[in-house]
Amino acid sequence: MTQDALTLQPVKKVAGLVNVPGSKSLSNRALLLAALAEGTTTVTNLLDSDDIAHMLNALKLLGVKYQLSPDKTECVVEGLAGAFTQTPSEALFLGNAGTAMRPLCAALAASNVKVELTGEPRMEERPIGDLVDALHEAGGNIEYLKTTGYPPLRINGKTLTGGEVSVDGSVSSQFLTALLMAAPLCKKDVVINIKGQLVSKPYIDITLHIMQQFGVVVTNNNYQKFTINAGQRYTSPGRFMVEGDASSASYFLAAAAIKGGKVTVTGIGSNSIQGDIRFADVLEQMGAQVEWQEESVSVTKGALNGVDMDMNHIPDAAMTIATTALFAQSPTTIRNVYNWRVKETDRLHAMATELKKVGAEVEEGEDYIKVWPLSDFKHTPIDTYNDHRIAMCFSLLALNEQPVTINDPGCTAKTFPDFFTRLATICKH
Ligand SMILES: O=C(O)C1=C[C@@H](OP(=O)(O)O)[C@@H](O)[C@H](O)C1
Ligand SMILES: C=C(OP(=O)(O)O)C(=O)O
Repeated sequence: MTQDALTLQPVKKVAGLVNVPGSKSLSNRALLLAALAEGTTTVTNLLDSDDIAHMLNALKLLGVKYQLSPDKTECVVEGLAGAFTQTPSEALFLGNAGTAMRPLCAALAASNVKVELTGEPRMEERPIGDLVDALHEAGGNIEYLKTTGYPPLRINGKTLTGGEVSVDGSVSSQFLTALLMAAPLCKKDVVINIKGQLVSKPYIDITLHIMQQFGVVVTNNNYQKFTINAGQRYTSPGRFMVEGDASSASYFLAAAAIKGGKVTVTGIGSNSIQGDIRFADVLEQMGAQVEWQEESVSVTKGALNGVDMDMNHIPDAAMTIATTALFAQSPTTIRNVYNWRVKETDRLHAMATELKKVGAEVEEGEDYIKVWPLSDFKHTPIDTYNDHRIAMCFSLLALNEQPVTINDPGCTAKTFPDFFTRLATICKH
């Protein structure tokens, strides 16, 4: 259901402290591994958002017992000590959550269940064929219910046995993440060879880190070959604390870089295991001042210059650079982001379209976007394409002299339901 448009009034200054909710990537990984682990896991600082709700609903239908705190940020999960065993009474609807669809697809292929995975219309356009091909190589039995290569899927489980497989890494790192997380459920050793350029690599580090927290060792041969020896089992670490979401932090840090005073984001800092924390380095390179603490990061305004950078390592936070670029003194080129085209929407085209609407000069390439600084903003409603990040990164336009109107602001519920409320706490009008 779409919400009424939201108009943000021009902001004179930003300053203060803002805490970001838990990481989406870590929340959904932690829930899945807690479900498969031996023992009970208390997941704390869990993100409460649509993507996590889809994972939780799926786990419930698969017979996983858990208790969610009233504010939904703590979840005590009773692990199954192995693969899923309960065939759900209905299809698992996973919205548009890539971090639910891809990992569940692989884990269910290794489980003794028959299950359908469905999603929103956009999910039916988001590729999954490279993962399904790799799962078939390892013995999986997965059928496409509509279009070959895309959800919805039917999984006839328990056939995944392991062995040596290859997976194309050039469309989404989530395919490799899914294979890695399902590997300990297989009878045989699993060896995964990467074909093509592995995109969004830091998300693989998140996967390896959390698997290790749950007691599984993966041998990583230079991100080209991964080996998971058979006989390993997930074991609960007892408690698992989800760190704040680094991609969600990007909007507040960018606001400080554009407008100043000083904004401190808490819940995430120099110890973060999320690749998107490197967004702050890009701001620094553009001219902002960045201070690191172990559990927070602060940014102060600088005279911003454009940058020309490969941002494949920060695919989500890089969108925030595209709107920050409007406030710089020279053009910015964001390179090697072809996979923006297969996310919540075709993000390269959508970003270029909306940036042009506000009056910016933009060049949209096959795998890059170049954005020129803008002095004369046009107040025109921003279409958000059911993409939370478009809504959030265009909210930065309120740091100009004009108001900004965001259509369907409720789409931030995918990862950050109270984004606009938290943004307001650092804005002075
Ligand atoms: O593994 C993850 O948690 C994610 C990986 C990235 O996707 P791709 O690997 O498809 O780029 C990222 O964009 C997404 O928001 C979360
Ligand atoms: C690409 C994203 O989501 P997903 O996990 O659905 O891939 C995102 O959150 O920007």
